[in-house]
Amino acid sequence: MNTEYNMKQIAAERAAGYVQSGMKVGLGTGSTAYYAILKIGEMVRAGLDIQAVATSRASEELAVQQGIPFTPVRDIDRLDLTIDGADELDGMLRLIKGGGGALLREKMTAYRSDKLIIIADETKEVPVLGAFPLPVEIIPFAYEWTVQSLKELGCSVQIRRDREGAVYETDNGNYIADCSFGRISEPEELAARLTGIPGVVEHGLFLGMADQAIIGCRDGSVRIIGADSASE
Ligand SMILES: O=C(CO)[C@H](O)[C@H](O)COP(=O)(O)O
Repeated sequence: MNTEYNMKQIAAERAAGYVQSGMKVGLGTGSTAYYAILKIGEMVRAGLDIQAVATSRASEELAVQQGIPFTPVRDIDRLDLTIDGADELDGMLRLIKGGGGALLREKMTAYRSDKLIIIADETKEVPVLGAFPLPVEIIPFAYEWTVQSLKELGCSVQIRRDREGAVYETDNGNYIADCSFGRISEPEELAARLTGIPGVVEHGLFLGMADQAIIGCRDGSVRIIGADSASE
């Protein structure tokens, strides 16, 4: 049995337990959010009554397949809860997201949510952010200039490519610049500098957004960081 698979599923299913009838729910993207969508789908089929929006086309397709009632974003003002994964998180619930390329829709969804629960396996927890290259969504026009501006912040940059080697395009028609900083000791300062670069649409630093993280551990337990902190 694949241990990592279990860690993700354990965290995701625990988070799905926070979803209640009447809620408006944001569905995250990635291999951990996948398990949350499956579980929520099972709950819907058993009578749970929710409205959902998704953070990517892939998650929307999965949610529809699972029978989760889908609502156009224009018809929803605020969400009660979003459940999403992360590529890295530190003890202050600061995150790197965007490994799946959905960071813009994920951040917009998180921003309009009363509560953001992050689900992850314990390998994602780090003392200092930055070992995972920071995804930055940039517009295609003159992207070489934007890449140069990013390099001037002290990182190396790779424009993300798909499996066929073509430049990867996000659901929004933009590119992803994966920025390797090694260590991000001042994420707030870096976030401000990234936001200041014309051509940057959004970056994958999620600071002050997550309310809680549910971490699936190798031994089958979950650890909760943030509100309702408890280990079991
Ligand atoms: O930010 C994301 C997608 O843009 C994902 O939440 C992040 O990449 C984690 O994915 P996974 O659960 O597959 O490890």
